[in-house]
Amino acid sequence: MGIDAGFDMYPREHPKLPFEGHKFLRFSSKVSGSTAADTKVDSYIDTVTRIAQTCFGSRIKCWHEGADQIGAYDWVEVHESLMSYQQMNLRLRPVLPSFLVAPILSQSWALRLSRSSTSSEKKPLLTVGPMPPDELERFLATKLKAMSRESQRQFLSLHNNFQAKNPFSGIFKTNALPCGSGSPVGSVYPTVCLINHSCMPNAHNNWNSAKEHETIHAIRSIERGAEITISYDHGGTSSERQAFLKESFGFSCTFLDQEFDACAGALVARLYYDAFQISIAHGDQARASIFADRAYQARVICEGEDSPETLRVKSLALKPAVHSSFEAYSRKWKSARDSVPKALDTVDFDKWLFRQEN
Ligand SMILES: C[S@@+](CC[C@H](N)C(=O)[O-])C[C@H]1O[C@@H](n2cnc3c(N)ncnc32)[C@H](O)[C@@H]1O
Repeated sequence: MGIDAGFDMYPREHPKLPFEGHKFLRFSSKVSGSTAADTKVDSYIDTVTRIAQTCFGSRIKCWHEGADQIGAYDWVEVHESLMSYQQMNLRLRPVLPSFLVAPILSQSWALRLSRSSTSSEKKPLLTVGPMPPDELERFLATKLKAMSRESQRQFLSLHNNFQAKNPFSGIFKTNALPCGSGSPVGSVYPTVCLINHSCMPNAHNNWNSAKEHETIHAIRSIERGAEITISYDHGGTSSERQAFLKESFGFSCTFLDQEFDACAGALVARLYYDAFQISIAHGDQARASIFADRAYQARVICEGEDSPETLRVKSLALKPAVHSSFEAYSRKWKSARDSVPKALDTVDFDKWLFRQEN
């Protein structure tokens, strides 16, 4: 047994305390008993109380059971408040319209489709530019403080691979997606950040620079209830991808370890765009317009009709000669855009397209 002493923070709202500060109700300890005598906890409580009084003035209510003083709260309230901190660590299952959030491993969620939908887009919870690691934690704490309770809850319920000492930076590093390929600026989203990686994904994520948010597009049909997956890596062989995932995200992919197949829409778009660039650099507008159109078709699936990159490739299909590389290497394949052969079957058309005529 033993008696307790300490102080309560009263009333509950403490404007100077950081995030979730309203849950901090009581600082206390047993001040009698053998352990208390050994640790001299009394004087420790005195010191912390003086510091708290300097910062919070009359909000500090001291109490000491030995002097028949009781605090501003009863122990039930104090324990309930403590539990609500602990529940944060237990990661509440997020509730998101159109989606089921299902457990995959202990403390790990997956996003499943609950209603028919071909795309999803969400504004970021927060966006952070490049900064030294020691500044990141403070910066995130300030940002979180300014956010609504609901947004704070959404951020704190995201996965954290770096549990140790910097909780906010850990969540950020586990979840942030770059705002554009290779961008040092990253954003965190309540929905998109629940999507797991697969080496054979059924959806594709893309930063839409015009709308300034991430989009998710299904790249093949996803049945209701099925998990939505994207690829966190940028291709390469299976072992290269696994090494990248381990290094950057701290896990080995537990999904199908199959090589990309025809579903890899983003790679197809890139491939056709490369072919466009080669054609246009040698003045071949006819083939360039076909390659740009195919890159456009693949981008629509991965990024949507309104993605700036989709729109750019679409306009290049109509006017390939406006590209800055037009005839940059040679004019040896020079052709007009309207010289695309019309009466060929698919096999012969592809032979023409890939210059396999002979
Ligand atoms: C952005 S979160 C994805 C959602 C996460 N599962 C959750 O519970 O919130 C990224 C983390 O999920 C886990 N994860 C994602 N894809 C995975 C996979 N294919 N295999 C194992 N763990 C995966 C990893 O811990 C990874 O760092």
